[in-house]
Amino acid sequence: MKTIIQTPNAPAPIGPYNQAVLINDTLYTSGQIAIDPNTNALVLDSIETETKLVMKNLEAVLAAANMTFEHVVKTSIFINDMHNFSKINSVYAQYFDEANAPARETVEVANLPKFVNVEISVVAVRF
Ligand SMILES: C=C(N)C(=O)O
Repeated sequence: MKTIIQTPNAPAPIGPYNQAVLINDTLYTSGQIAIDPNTNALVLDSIETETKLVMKNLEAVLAAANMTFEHVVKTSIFINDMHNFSKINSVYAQYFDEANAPARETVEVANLPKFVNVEISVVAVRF
């Protein structure tokens, strides 16, 4: 069964996609960027603040599918500057138990939507 996940607690899509798609017990989220869902404003104060808001937005999308970070099995991180890698890792690590951390890739890209510095998507499985 396919369910489109939508929540006002995460930013509305800024293009032709949904916040997440649930196929049976597997959730595929779109990449989240640091848009505050309450104001629709970008929050790019520091890479740490930006990453926290991205994770908060992902948490809201997961919650809309009755999931938490414990259900996440894979993440994809896109960043525009690999020099931010350790700062992003420090924030990211707060959301996962290290022994059970999801699989992941981190890729430096030339640019990201709205010229943000980090975008993260996840795959989560209900088990
Ligand atoms: C922000 C996005 N996920 C996008 O533009 O695809």
